[in-house]
Amino acid sequence: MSLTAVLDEPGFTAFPAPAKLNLFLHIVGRRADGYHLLQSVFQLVDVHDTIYLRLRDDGQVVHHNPMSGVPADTDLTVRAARLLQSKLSANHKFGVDIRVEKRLPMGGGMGGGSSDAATVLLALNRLWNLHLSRSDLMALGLQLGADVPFFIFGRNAFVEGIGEIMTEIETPERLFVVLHPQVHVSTPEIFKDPNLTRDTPSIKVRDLEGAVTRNDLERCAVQKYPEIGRHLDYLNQFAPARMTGSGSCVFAEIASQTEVDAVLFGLLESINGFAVKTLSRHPLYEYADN
Ligand SMILES: C[C@](O)(CO)[C@H](O)COP(=O)(O)OP(=O)(O)OC[C@H]1O[C@@H](n2ccc(N)nc2=O)[C@H](O)[C@@H]1O
Ligand SMILES: Nc1ncnc2c1ncn2[C@@H]1O[C@H](COP(=O)(O)OP(=O)(O)OP(=O)(O)O)[C@@H](O)[C@H]1O
Repeated sequence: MSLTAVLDEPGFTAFPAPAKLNLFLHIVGRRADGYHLLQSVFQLVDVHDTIYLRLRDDGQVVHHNPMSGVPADTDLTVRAARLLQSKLSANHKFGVDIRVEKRLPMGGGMGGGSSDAATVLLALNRLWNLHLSRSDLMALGLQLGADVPFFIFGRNAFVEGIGEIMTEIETPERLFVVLHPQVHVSTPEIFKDPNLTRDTPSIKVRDLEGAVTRNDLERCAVQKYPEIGRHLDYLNQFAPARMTGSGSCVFAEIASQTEVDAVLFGLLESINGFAVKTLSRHPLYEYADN
């Protein structure tokens, strides 16, 4: 079915699922269960997937356009809806039809799947009249992925722990160019790399300004996927470039819209890029009770 048909189908409501950039990402330790302790600034940006939801009254969760390689039952949107159903009474009738308009690069380090899941939790919290608190939704979200709690938190944040400890921070309005190397990075593979350094000294949120930062995952990702290095080199011609999350996307702050346009206009044919602007809040911020 074409996207136009999807949008024309009655009864669906659209909910945005924005992306994030990790402005830096330090690995400061490792837990006994293998998960890594990190410190990072997570920045919401204005590119997004769109999740279309339509209520059902038969208790079923149905994904209408699963992506190739991601069976419906494993899609994070379906898993999020089913997880939320576990908070309903045993004989509930709440179900939902789901369609996903995917725009965010998968395996791109921009949190696409996590944000899709967070949007489903936020939207259904309201549509199913659950009124769960933000912190309850964040705890549920952590069961789906380390980045999900951030999107439910809904503000730019200094993030610690494995991704569940958040301190709101003010970040300036900025423009970035993001390049998307055509490689799919496996997050577990990068975290497992024996060459990964896991001992970057912790910093305090009050020392963020002026701190020297980097993405500790970048070196391993570039070693495994040289295309990421090529994209970093390309973007470094214009401004200091860095990888987001476990890759593959790389980004650089560009001073003005005119310069952004110039960078994108001049892109090599073999390089995919797009512009993003910072967001100060998640568009569905009000959907969780504080
Ligand atoms: C690197 C980041 O993208 C930063 O935003 C995230 O922390 C990764 O979040 P994510 O893609 O939602 O990852 P998850 O699905 O939770 O975890 C994938 C795998 O990455 C590793 N992992 C993830 C997060 C973390 N703090 N330590 C880890 O070691 C684990 O092997 C885990 O099995
Ligand atoms: N709705 C979804 N959207 C994208 N990926 C999904 C979804 N549901 C499940 N997945 C699986 O999750 C994997 C990671 O997807 P995602 O796009 O979130 O990666 P990412 O941007 O690298 O995330 P992060 O920044 O959190 O590491 C995909 O390769 C896919 O197998």
